[in-house]
Amino acid sequence: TALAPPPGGWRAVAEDVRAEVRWAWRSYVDRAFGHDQIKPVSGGSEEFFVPGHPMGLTVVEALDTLWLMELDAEFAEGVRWVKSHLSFDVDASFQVFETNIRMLGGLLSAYHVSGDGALLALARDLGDRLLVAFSKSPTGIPYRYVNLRTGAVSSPETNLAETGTYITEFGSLSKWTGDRKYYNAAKKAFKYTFDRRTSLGLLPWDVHAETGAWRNRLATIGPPADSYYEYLWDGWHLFGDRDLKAWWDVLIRAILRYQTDVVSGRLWFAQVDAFTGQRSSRTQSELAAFFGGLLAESGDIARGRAYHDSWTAVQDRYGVLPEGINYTSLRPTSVGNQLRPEYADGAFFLWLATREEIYRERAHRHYQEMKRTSRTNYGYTILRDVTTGAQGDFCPGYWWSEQLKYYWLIFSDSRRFDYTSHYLSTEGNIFLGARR
Ligand SMILES: O=C1NC[C@H](CO)[C@@H](O)[C@@H]1O
Ligand SMILES: [Ca+2]
Repeated sequence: TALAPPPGGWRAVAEDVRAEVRWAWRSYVDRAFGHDQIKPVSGGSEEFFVPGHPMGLTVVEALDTLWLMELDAEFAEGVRWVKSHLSFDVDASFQVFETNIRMLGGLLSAYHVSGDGALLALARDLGDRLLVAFSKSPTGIPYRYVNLRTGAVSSPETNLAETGTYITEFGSLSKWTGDRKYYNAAKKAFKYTFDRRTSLGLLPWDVHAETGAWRNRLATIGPPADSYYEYLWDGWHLFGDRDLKAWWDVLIRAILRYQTDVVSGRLWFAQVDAFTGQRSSRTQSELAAFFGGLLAESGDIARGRAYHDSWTAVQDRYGVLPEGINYTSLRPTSVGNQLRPEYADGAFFLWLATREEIYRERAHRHYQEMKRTSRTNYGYTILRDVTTGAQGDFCPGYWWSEQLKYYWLIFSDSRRFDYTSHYLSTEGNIFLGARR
């Protein structure tokens, strides 16, 4: 059901988003400043990486969003906190994937929008501590965890997304520091798994960092593989690396050939056995909804459009997408929603590729439904059940970095964003296209 542009036009929607962000940021500063996450119903706070050891996750995730929205006082407040409180010299094991896309990406995007060298220095310090997970691995595939102070690594049992979602953060760090070691480590990890693709050109999603052996047989475009494919295209787009483009071409061709699944006229991507191509399930994670935007970015607008249409049928039915569905019935396989951004992510990139109003209308519906169901005392909270509206008491860091930014950029025609030449990471962090 298409929504007509609202009375005040799209800019009015953008102003509404900015007012919501200013209010939610104020609540966070007043009640949880420096903690990783606010608990938006109770007004409490909690940590994401290390229990009892705040890393200011929400501050770091929000910085480039605040800047793009011209909330300059709030941006300065966040940068001041980072410069006076944030240290990575912590004797605890951090998940390499999450620390990279959230903290390294957040610092790099804050540096990109401000030019503040102290933020690049912090990013480089973190990059050096994360690099140990790659350099200590016999295959170059990173361990899942690294102790940021001691360099101790752990959990070689890992997956595609956590071995292949580094090239744009590490590559930007290499570009801005002049040291190629970060880019090279991220690319080496990519090449190792690509070289072990099956005869069908598909990738199982679980891998062992020390032996390099596959630990399962199934291929998916959803988690825990999703951003591996995203970053192959992104690395080509951002750095012009022809190897990454060649690897993307091989893998996307196999995905389209073996995982495409049209049910009741709707396009989905099945999980299949990577060695035989046999379909294993007709379920789909909401996190896969970004893929329509990625297909459009890579030039396949028709399939990107069709895949986002499929997810729109789900949004039309539930208002807020459930975490997972069975796509033969569209019934939920998981009824919550962790304030997920992927549908808005896909709508934003399809709008950038087509400039068709329908994608603004879809993003607007996503925003309206989020306000209707997730707004609470001190910000926005997750849903335990999209069919009843039952809320949790949790606000994930990516909420500050993703859908708020996508809403702002799709509705505001922001003067601080280059709409023709840009790059946003899988966490929504901007590494190209900020206009100071
Ligand atoms: O790539 C990602 N996956 C999970 C989160 C959003 O659902 C977020 O951290 C990021 O978009
Ligand atoms: Ca993502």
